[in-house]
Amino acid sequence: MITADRMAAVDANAAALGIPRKQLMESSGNAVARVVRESVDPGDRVVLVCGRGNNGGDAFVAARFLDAYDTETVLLGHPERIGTEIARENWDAIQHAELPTTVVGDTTDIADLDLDDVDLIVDAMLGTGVTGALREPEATAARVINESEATVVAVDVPSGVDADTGTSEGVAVDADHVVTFHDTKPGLADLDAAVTVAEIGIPAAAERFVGPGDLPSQHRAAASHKGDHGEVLVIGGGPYTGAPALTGQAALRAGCDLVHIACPESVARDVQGYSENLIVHALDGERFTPSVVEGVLDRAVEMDGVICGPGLGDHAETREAVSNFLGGFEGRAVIDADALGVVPEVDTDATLVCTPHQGELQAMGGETADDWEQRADLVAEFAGELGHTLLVKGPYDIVADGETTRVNRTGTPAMTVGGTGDVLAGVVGALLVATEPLTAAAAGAYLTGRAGEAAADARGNGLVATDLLDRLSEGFDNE
Ligand SMILES: NC(=O)C1=CN([C@@H]2O[C@H](COP(=O)(O)OP(=O)(O)OC[C@H]3O[C@@H](n4cnc5c(N)ncnc54)[C@H](O)[C@@H]3O)[C@@H](O)[C@H]2O)[C@@H](O)CC1
Ligand SMILES: [K+]
Repeated sequence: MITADRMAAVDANAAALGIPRKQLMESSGNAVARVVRESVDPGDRVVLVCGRGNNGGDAFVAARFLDAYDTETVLLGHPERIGTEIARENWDAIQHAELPTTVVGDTTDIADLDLDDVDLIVDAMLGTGVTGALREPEATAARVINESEATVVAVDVPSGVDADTGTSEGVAVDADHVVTFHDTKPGLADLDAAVTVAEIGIPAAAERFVGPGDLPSQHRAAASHKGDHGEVLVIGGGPYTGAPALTGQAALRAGCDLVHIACPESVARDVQGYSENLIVHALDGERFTPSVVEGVLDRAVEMDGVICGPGLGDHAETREAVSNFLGGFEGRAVIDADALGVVPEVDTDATLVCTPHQGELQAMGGETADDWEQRADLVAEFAGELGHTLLVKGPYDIVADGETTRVNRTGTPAMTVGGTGDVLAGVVGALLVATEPLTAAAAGAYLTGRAGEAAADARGNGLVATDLLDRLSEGFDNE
């Protein structure tokens, strides 16, 4: 079962793997034609009623696979208004091939469509791109289709039906058979129609490996205000100063509006000195201790998210402070470095994304394996036991929440240099503001790896963590 949003992500990931959408459309059209051939006899009359999106594009392809039938491809609306390049190319192809086509411009023409002696209608008006009730001329076309005696085969989803919910806000096509692609859609479960799920050549890798389709949209409303895109708090520093500064800057580079750093006063000036973009709050003492937790909690509840761990060190008092903090915190947090060891023992209502490397994972009580597929299974199981999302770093990063597992392949061995983990924690923290934990972790690993690859192109094995900061935006380019 796959939702429309996830399908779009998988489709983008397939394109990044070198399987362009036009190729998928060819397979989709072929699959539709196969069901048509199974349903009616050669020579029978088949009318394909097509919209101007990719759902229609699938049917333009199908028409080419139906030479043995008396076909007519009906386009609703003007060819100039075909909305996608690949649908347009397939429309042009059937024109050049001189297959029978009809363009119906308005509602009257559609009402006049003679479907009396038609044996099968392919409904390719709208698929997953539908929003709201069918507009004209599609609404009238749906009524005409529903009045016909012909067998109706719907492409992907009956037009007018929401693929995620199965509901329709107005008239919808009443299909006898639905040919849907790659995986079934939640909205098809309760329909009174046969459903065929057609493989269209999307490899499992497009689902399993993180790709550009998993990245959050970069669109922002023009009327956005400061803080709309996230305000996060980094709890870190003490024995180390650079780590929380790297994390905070990475969160900013990943799109966060405001980043606060709560760090011991002994290092506050140093941390501020790294970047004027950070808002630094000094905590009493030389390390994070239970006595300052209440104040930090008060600040944390005002934030969209927290990143806890970078540079905190592993003093017993600091561990106790982390434990107290997590015990009282109910929001979303990324947990990294020395804070990780506290997670298995703590009782918390917070939603956590833990970012251990394999050694830290084992220290938490998890298991690892050399083979990445085996490792993925072990991490998934441990995430389920823990009740939190895990991002286990390695040549293949494993992201799991116990239900879903994703694997990230971006990155380079040059990233073994210190500080890259702090960058990753910041990126995931920024994404966690607006995205679900699993997606934030997956996309964060992908983006940080891409930044590392770009930095290594320029610096080779001499790359340092700060190089990644400058490259983070490059990962958002959906190549
Ligand atoms: N990976 C994928 O997602 C694949 C998708 N494919 C096909 O692509 C389809 C999705 O294509 P698109 O995203 O182009 O979307 P659709 O073709 O479903 O619909 C987009 C068009 O519908 C119009 N529209 C939206 N709501 C409307 C309404 N209420 N009344 C009238 N018109 C309305 C839009 O203006 C746009 O022109 C899938 O359903 C499937 O058939 C396949 O080609 C293969 C792979
Ligand atoms: K359809």
